[in-house]
Amino acid sequence: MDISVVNALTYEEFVNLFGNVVEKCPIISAAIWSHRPFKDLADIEAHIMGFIHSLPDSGKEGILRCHPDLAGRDLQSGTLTRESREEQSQAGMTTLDSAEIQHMYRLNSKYKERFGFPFVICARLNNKADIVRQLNERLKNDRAAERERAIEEVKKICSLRLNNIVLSDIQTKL
Ligand SMILES: NC(=O)NC1NC(=O)NC1=O
Repeated sequence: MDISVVNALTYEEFVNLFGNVVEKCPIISAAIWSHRPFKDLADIEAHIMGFIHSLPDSGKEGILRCHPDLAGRDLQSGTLTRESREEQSQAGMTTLDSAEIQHMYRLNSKYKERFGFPFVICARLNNKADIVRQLNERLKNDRAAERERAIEEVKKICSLRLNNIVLSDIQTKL
């Protein structure tokens, strides 16, 4: 990708292209657009991470709350974003049997009850067994540690989505 192409985008085009690198949080790409010109993709990523880090705890938790549950209602009803659907599919969440869906539902509910935000993990970097194991493990954290842990996962998801855009989407969307 030529970064000059990205730097020449209007904010509408920029938000259209990068708006979902953090799930359902286009405000982040809308905010960082004003930092153009970007040096490269890593620079865009650094601005996104900087924005997230500048948020108060309530803002970070708000970002987490924009994420759909793994194997949750949005997946079952076909209302996931394209990115999330691909990620959940890669982690095996789209081929669970009904007992496994129930198990995920119970774990997700327990997690949300404890922390007040949904369990978030980079699905592309974890398989079904990893996800269940980490959900059980992370339930033992305190809220502050878990908030930071979950934001680390958001960053991984964001980084992979950014790379994906550069590799495949930029040609078709521009
Ligand atoms: N809850 C949760 O982790 N959701 C997600 N993870 C991921 O990689 N994509 C998602 O939508």
